Amino acid sequence: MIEFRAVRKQYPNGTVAVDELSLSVETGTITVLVGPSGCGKTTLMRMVNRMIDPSSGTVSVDGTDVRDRDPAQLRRGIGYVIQQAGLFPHRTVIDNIATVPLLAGETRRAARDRAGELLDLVGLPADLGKRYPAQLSGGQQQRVGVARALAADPPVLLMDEPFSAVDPVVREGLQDELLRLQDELGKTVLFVTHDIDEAIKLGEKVAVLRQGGHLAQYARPDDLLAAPADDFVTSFVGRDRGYRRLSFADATSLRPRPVPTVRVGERFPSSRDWRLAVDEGNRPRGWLPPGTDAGEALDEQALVAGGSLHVEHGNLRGALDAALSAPSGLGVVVASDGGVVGVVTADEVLSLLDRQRAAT
Ligand SMILES: Nc1ncnc2c1ncn2[C@@H]1O[C@H](COP(=O)(O)OP(=O)(O)OP(=O)(O)O)[C@@H](O)[C@H]1O
Repeated sequence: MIEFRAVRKQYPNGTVAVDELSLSVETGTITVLVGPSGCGKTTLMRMVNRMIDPSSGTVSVDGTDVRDRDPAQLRRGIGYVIQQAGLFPHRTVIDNIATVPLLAGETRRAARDRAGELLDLVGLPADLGKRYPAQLSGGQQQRVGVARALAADPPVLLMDEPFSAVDPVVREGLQDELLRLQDELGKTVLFVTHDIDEAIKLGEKVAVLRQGGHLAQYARPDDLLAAPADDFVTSFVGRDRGYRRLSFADATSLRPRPVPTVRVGERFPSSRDWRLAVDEGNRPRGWLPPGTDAGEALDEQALVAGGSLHVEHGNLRGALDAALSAPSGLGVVVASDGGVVGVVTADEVLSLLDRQRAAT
């Protein structure tokens, strides 16, 4: 567990970056520090590995005050990932990752083998290992940064805006990858971001900080959306929080119903209902509008593009979005292999939500 107790940091120029802040980060969870620029997130995080010492108060890791630890030894147990990955430009990817195991006294061979395993763990192909950082995309560099931080198998990982320099699509992929890794590794992760959506997606708990290094609220993301502590948190959490909160509502008891389907490339009768077009693997291809004249073989040209797909047993946000974005008003539910399970309407999703609310 990482524990901040009445921590205060005043820089020599008088700036109070963190003010009497207390917070516990549970072992094996991702905790996110979020807040506007300059609210003290980085200062707070750097106190954990003693890059910054508090002016007063204590920071402890697993019960020991970090000031009683030798900084070099302390940092061996704490991985650190920063924006732009911070890789050594003149070392290959493999050598970048192998740096820490080498420093820890492993043989060159063992360190490189470990680096190879880590490349695989963060989802990069082995042949990228020979390249230099400048020969990788931003997202790949960031993965290497994560691999390097994991190289010494530290129980604690500090991540300071690690994904903010990449485009939104790559960023989403990196976030998913981090959640997958965390399922496997169960590290104690402290993650800094100024993006509330990233915080809500990644954090088991989220600490919202405001100017002057004050803790505005420390809560589970669902509770942050449901009950922001004050006006600052409400405005920081932003719009659509009721809708976004649906991400935390369980959709396992949603019962999709059957939908008439037509197969692309096969003959089809006319009908007054919307029909879902599927391919040979029963995967959705689009919707056939009511009243389309019966034809010889269904051509994809006749289809209207479908809405988003809801993967079975996901959350109610995905289910509602599938229904709202479908031209037929019928949200398509698919299994994990992409095959159609059935459809749900927005009404059905909202009724389930009402039943869940009544049951709590
Ligand atoms: N070495 C320093 N000397 C003086 N003031 C500093 C120093 N480092 C940070 N500060 C100030 O302390 C405050 C908190 O800075 P910090 O970097 O911790 O914030 P942050 O929330 O991480 O910001 P950002 O999101 O912009 O990275 C800011 O007002 C900053 O200007």
